[in-house]
Amino acid sequence: MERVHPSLADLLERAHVVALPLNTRFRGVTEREAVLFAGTEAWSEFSPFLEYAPAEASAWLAAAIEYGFDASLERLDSGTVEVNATVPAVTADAVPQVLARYDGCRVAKVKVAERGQMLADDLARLEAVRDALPTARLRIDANAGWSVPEAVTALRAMTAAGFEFEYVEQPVASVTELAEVRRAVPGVRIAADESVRKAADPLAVARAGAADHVIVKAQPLGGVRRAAEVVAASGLSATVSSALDTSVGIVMGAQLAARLPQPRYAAGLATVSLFAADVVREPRVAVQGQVSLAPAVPDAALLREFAASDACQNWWFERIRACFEHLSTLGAAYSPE
Ligand SMILES: O=C(O)CCC(=O)c1ccccc1C(=O)O
Ligand SMILES: [Mg+2]
Repeated sequence: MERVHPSLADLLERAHVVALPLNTRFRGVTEREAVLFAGTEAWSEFSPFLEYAPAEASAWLAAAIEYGFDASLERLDSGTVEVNATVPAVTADAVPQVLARYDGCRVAKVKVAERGQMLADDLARLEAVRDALPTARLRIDANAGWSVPEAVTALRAMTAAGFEFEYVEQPVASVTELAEVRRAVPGVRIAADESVRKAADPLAVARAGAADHVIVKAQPLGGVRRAAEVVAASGLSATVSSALDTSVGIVMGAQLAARLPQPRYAAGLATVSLFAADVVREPRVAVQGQVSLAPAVPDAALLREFAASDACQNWWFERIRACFEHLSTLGAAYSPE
């Protein structure tokens, strides 16, 4: 089939660059920049983190092109998917107010191993989550913040404190280290996130038997189809997550989640609750623990209100250009079958 490609000029003409305030510091930032494309098929989002070079960010552009412009991609326009509450590495006393923003979530993912914090901070945060949601299932995400010995010590301490996790997301950085942690703490399921979405080969971690579970995100994996293919080829159970997306990116993720086989793991798609503003009138936050699959259509007044500065827009337009160039050099690699 023909490659589904808007021209670069078309993309830039349809692009809206926004800078949205967060209500909780996340990944070290308090403002999130994103590009929304008014695609021919759907609104789509391009929001790679600022530090990513074109080689990495271009997969995120491929995802935005697929979702916005590919008429052969199936999109459900109703229904919901279950989501998890995401608890950033806040102090324990702030946990109740963070959790209060997630309506009806029965699964909580808690960030741990934040730089500058201690194991005691993680344990206190977990206790606070358990106090607030005694029946919730728990996961933790270390974002590769531990060494192997630190991970083993922390996981043993958490187990001793009575915590059981659905899985532990990216406790350490490399595939080899994940395998070591997995061997050292049998009974604790290990999930790969960065080892899937930032790896040259997203399946290497599964092939190495270094994880029990994979985290997949539509943008970094080059789109909904490709991310679903990664899950199928991994042979592992999977959770769909996001990257602090606006409601537009969240719906793209929800479409991926809805494609995965049952039983499904609650998706990391409730993070719009961490935003103080969004591009749609009814932000896709969790409602009774679910997020809607209905198309997310930005509001023109909100796009204007939160439009990024001219300098910031120019920076993103240059970035789109660089990523578009990069995709062109890859040829058909990102085009649909
Ligand atoms: O999975 C979730 O609950 C929310 C998304 C999330 O944690 C995240 C958001 C931005 C960047 C990285 C991550 C991550 O999963 O590591
Ligand atoms: Mg993660």
